[in-house]
Amino acid sequence: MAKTSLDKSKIKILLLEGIHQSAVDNFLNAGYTNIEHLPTSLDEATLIEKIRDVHFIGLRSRTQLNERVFAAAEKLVAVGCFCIGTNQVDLDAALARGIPVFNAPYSNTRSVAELVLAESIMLLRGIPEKSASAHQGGWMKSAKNAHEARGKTLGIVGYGSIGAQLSVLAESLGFDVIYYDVVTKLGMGNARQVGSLEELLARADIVSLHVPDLPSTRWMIGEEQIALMKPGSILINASRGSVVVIEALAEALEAGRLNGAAVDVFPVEPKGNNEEFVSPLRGLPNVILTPHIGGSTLEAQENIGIEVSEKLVTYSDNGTTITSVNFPEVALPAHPGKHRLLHIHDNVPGVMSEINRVLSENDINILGQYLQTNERIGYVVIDVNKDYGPKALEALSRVDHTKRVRVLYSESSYEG
Ligand SMILES: NC(=O)C1=CN([C@@H]2O[C@H](COP(=O)(O)OP(=O)(O)OC[C@H]3O[C@@H](n4cnc5c(N)ncnc54)[C@H](O)[C@@H]3O)[C@@H](O)[C@H]2O)C=CC1
Ligand SMILES: O=C(O)C(=O)COP(=O)(O)O
Repeated sequence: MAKTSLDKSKIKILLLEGIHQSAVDNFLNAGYTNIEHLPTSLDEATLIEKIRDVHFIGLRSRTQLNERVFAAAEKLVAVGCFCIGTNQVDLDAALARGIPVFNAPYSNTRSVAELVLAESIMLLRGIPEKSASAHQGGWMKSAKNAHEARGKTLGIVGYGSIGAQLSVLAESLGFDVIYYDVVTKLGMGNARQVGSLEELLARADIVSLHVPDLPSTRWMIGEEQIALMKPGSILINASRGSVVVIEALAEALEAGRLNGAAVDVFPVEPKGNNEEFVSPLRGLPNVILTPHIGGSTLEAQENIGIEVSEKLVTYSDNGTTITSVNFPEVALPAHPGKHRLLHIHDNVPGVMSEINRVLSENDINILGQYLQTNERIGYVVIDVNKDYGPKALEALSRVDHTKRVRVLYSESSYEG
């Protein structure tokens, strides 16, 4: 075995933000025992210190993995976002270092859709205000501004995994569903796509946002867009805090232009449960404010823990990158009895021939070779007939445009 190989017990895994125990169990079952499991995110300075000797990091929506953190993460092999959104990770910085990033694209979608549906009904009935009043000893028995969901129009912005699931649940309750998406999509049930955001805003009684954080979605709902919404309508945002200009929403609610709102995500969110939540929406009637818990159900978190830890284990053991959000996707068979080499490089001509030259000069025979590229990097997995030793490995690391070389042995041990 080459000197550079690392025993699984030496592979350090850092899990932040209270990732579900199912992930820890999965890592342990796969032989990875060096796990630090923390309940919160870390501030940048602490994270930079901690990440220096970490091989795999797991996080949720709060931890910011920016260029400065990646620059310190010399040993980092892969990132697991135990959530859907990956906007908290600088994907380019990861790619530049040959680090794949994984997420859980489906496991919490149902939880978000259920919450939005429940909030829709609560807001149509003015429940937040009536409940708050009753807690203070009040009695707001009235049908004023209270409506059934049946026959109301729900407008979904972003008809992806969550939007489409919400559409099905909402129709079963009697909502008419329309949606706007930049991609043409087949509607579920009787839901109909509309041609523009403006049309959706003008027609919907409830507008619910389900777009990712992208340059094109940043502040896409501001004063101008809110002005297009029907008087007395409702806005729900459980996507990202960057999608809505929160001051414009607060003004519209204060002016009575909108009848209510439910907001789960904010431009600035507290870093932990002990920090005060500050928002212009605080104290407004018929507004449901939740602390970014759209995906926070035990069911979703358990499934996410399993899903993302499996992806990290499979990448570590096998080199498979299927479903990575930034990396060329390679699905690989197991490699019993063979030595496996992973080479990540800039996608420029000539690298493959150089790799093969090094192998041939070291009398190493190739048993299987799998190459995938994207615009920026090439990822090649090579099964070879024998242990190549530090000399060949060294030569491979020196091939021009190499970002990273890893070795997986047939017994699944590893080189970082
Ligand atoms: N509140 C919470 O706890 C949670 C929030 N989320 C957020 O919800 C977002 C959506 O999740 P999924 O439905 O799973 O994502 P998805 O990627 O399946 O769907 C997003 C949809 O938005 C569309 N889209 C993109 N740009 C658009 C634009 N400018 N205008 C209209 N449509 C546009 C896409 O074409 C796609 O159909 C996530 O990216 C995440 O930020 C996700 C889970 C939990
Ligand atoms: O899945 C997502 O994108 C979410 O926003 C949920 O984030 P969380 O894991 O609850 O911090």
